[in-house]
Amino acid sequence: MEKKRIVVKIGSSSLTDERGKLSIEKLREHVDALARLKQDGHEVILISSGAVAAGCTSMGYLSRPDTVVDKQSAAAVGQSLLLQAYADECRKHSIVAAQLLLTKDLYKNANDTISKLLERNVMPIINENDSVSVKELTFGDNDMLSALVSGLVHADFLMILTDINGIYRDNPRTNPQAQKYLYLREIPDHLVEATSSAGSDVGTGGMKSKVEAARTALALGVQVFIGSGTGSEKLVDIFQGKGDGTYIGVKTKMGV
Ligand SMILES: Nc1ncnc2c1ncn2[C@@H]1O[C@H](COP(=O)(O)OP(=O)(O)O)[C@@H](O)[C@H]1O
Ligand SMILES: N[C@@H](CCC(=O)OP(=O)(O)O)C(=O)O
Repeated sequence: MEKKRIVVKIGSSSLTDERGKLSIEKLREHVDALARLKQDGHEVILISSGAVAAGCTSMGYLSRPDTVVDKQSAAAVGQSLLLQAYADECRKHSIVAAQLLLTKDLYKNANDTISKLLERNVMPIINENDSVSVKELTFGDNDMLSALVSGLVHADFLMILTDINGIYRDNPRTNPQAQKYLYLREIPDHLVEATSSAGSDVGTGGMKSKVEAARTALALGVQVFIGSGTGSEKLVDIFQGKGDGTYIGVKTKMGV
């Protein structure tokens, strides 16, 4: 099978339980699926949210805090817990994990490091540097960060995993009749305007930031999938065009 460079973005909503706490079971399942993708010979880069959610309990917060300083402090605690959990699960697959904390201004400097890590078969795990950067936490830019990193490393495919199985014409939480898009060749203006930034209780940016990120990734030559899945085969399935979500980009043999 031809080796591809794949960026996988996992949102907070896909890493937490019903009370908003970091779920090691969910994280384990993601790592099992990432390991399967690597087993097929692909280069895999992970963009993971979840630092704020992971730090809330230790900080004594009962739910996701509202103020930026509270979120930053929770992220400072949670990022190390998150990475520890990833490193533990990766080790079970003999995968070495590396942490990169980026900001919008400095993400371009990461290219050489990411290339070296991939060359050594190490899996880069990227998050925003939440405890010192403010804009990202306010606007939910991990979606956009995943698009920018995908362009930077010339990825073939960006898979955005979330708690909903694709882009709908309207937010299914408020409009259960809304229809899903299975495939979009591009992201038209009206879709960005129509999608809502209302998200889950733990996420930031809702579907709007994902659609905007998808548009950026497409402009940078990267195909995109937005959706969900379960089990260790889910990322391989997404790669093979069998994912439960919306595929975006020009149709090729890979994915869409
Ligand atoms: N048009 C839409 N189609 C699908 N989901 C939507 C739409 N508009 C808003 N959403 C919401 O976006 C949420 C996912 O965004 P978010 O909570 O930020 O997730 P994540 O933590 O994965 O980044 C979904 O739970 C859904 O309620
Ligand atoms: N980067 C932060 C928060 C950003 C955020 O909520 O992102 P997402 O869950 O992808 O909408 C974190 O790790 O908690």
